[in-house]
Amino acid sequence: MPLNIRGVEIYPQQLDRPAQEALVEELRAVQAVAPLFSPRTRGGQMSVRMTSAGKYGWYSDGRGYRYESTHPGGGDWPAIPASVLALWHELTGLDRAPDCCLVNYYGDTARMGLHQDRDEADFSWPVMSVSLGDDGLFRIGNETRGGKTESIWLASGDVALLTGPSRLVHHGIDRIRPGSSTLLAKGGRINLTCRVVD
Ligand SMILES: O=C(O)CCC(=O)C(=O)O
Ligand SMILES: [Fe+2]
Repeated sequence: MPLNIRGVEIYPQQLDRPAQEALVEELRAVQAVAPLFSPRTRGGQMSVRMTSAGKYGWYSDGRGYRYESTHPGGGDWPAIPASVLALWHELTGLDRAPDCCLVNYYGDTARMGLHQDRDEADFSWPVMSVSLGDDGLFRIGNETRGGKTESIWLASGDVALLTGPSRLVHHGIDRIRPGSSTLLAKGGRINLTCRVVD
């Protein structure tokens, strides 16, 4: 049974250490094809670096947020790792695969402000988020801006599902806890976010 925090389903330690290590290897292959980049937003440079796998990649620049079918350096996005697809089908119970697996990399001082995931066409599909590496302080708010929030430390191997009424809740990462995990040789935190886009 997952934890339920403001409708977000949290599966603590869904991936054991060997599964996390195998996934990090798969992500190394993704980054070799599609290197991390630092997106710009209207508010400035993001502190999180990112890339994507799948049919689309999430992208942002001075023109706003959107999905793109190619990497900013040119070329298709690599395929979503098989283990991530298997986890998606297992936890969501869906036959439909996600169109995008966003790969977020948080260095020691990176954060992500409160936001909704709403660049997709149909919000009835869930969003699946996988944490790897250092702990991240995940803040969960409401569908509307403002109001009460609750925070939970997400550890390496934890998976969160934004599903049903929690699909559009505001959420963000206030900070990570540098040095809290030995999974990533260079430290930091990786978060994978899988979404159906079309
Ligand atoms: O890093 C996280 O756990 C959340 C990432 C996120 O919310 C996003 O990429 O939209
Ligand atoms: Fe998000």
